[in-house]
Amino acid sequence: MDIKLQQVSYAYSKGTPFEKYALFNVDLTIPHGTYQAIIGHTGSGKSTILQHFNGLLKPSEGQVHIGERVIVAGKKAKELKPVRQKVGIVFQFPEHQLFEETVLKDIMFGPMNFGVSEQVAEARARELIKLVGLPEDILNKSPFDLSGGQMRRVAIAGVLAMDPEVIVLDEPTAGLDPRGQKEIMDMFYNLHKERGLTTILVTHSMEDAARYADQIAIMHEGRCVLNGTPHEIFSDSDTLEKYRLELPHIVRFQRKIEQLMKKPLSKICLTEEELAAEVAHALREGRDAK
Ligand SMILES: Nc1ncnc2c1ncn2[C@@H]1O[C@H](COP(=O)(O)OP(=O)(O)OP(=O)(O)O)[C@@H](O)[C@H]1O
Repeated sequence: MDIKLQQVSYAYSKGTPFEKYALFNVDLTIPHGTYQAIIGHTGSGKSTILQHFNGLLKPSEGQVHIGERVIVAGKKAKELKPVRQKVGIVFQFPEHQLFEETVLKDIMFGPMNFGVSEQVAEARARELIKLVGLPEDILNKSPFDLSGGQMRRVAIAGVLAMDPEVIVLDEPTAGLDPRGQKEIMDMFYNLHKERGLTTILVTHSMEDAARYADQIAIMHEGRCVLNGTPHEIFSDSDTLEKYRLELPHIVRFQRKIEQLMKKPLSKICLTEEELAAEVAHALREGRDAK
């Protein structure tokens, strides 16, 4: 299921004295199965664009294509129900939306609300609780007796229980410790790889964008100013500087090595393995030239 934004503009409080445009003519295509990161400074329009991916917001102008469906201004909420099922959003602090008496009921709530049988919903909950790294016996506990990290995982299982084709992540690891952050990000990456789940990550973290994404879009003052592979994006230092975006740690480290070696490596490296291989190659070349 491809997602395509065509000339999307969005105004909050449109037609009132408080009208405020937050998106301007955004064009963005996310092909099925892509891991797309969206980065940008505070106020650049990331949360606003995110809510267009499942019809929570409808464009003021332009069109949003979600698979076969087209969302335009004035589309009725009822028509958007199938889209909401296919596109799951993990909001920041999703644990704030837990409300059932037990973890099991909470995970089953979404799918049952969309007509999935109790038996299938329970089977999904039992599978997903393991996938998010929690023991099965936690299903009988109250979500409110869990730690913050455990609650986050339960909430994520609840979104996955809808069996979405696309998952949208809004800074999904905010407030977790570094280990928990990595575990959750790796879990989403594995889901993307193993199940071909289209994944859209909205983040401030250049590290996560560099490490996980196939494509990175840069938002700036409501416009999508660049979209490309991590190698393309992080090679374009002029654009990054123009929008005051930092390079990921690994690229900054590469720049230091290049200064010491007094020559650039042949490409931007986004993993330690890539960097080690490039440095070894450059050293070999240097030796051969002598
Ligand atoms: N409910 C609203 N009413 C009016 N203006 C809004 C509303 N929500 C956001 N905005 C404005 O729209 C613009 C884009 O906001 P948005 O929240 O999409 O940015 P963001 O990139 O997600 O920021 P952050 O990284 O801080 O979450 C900002 O200027 C913001 O003030």
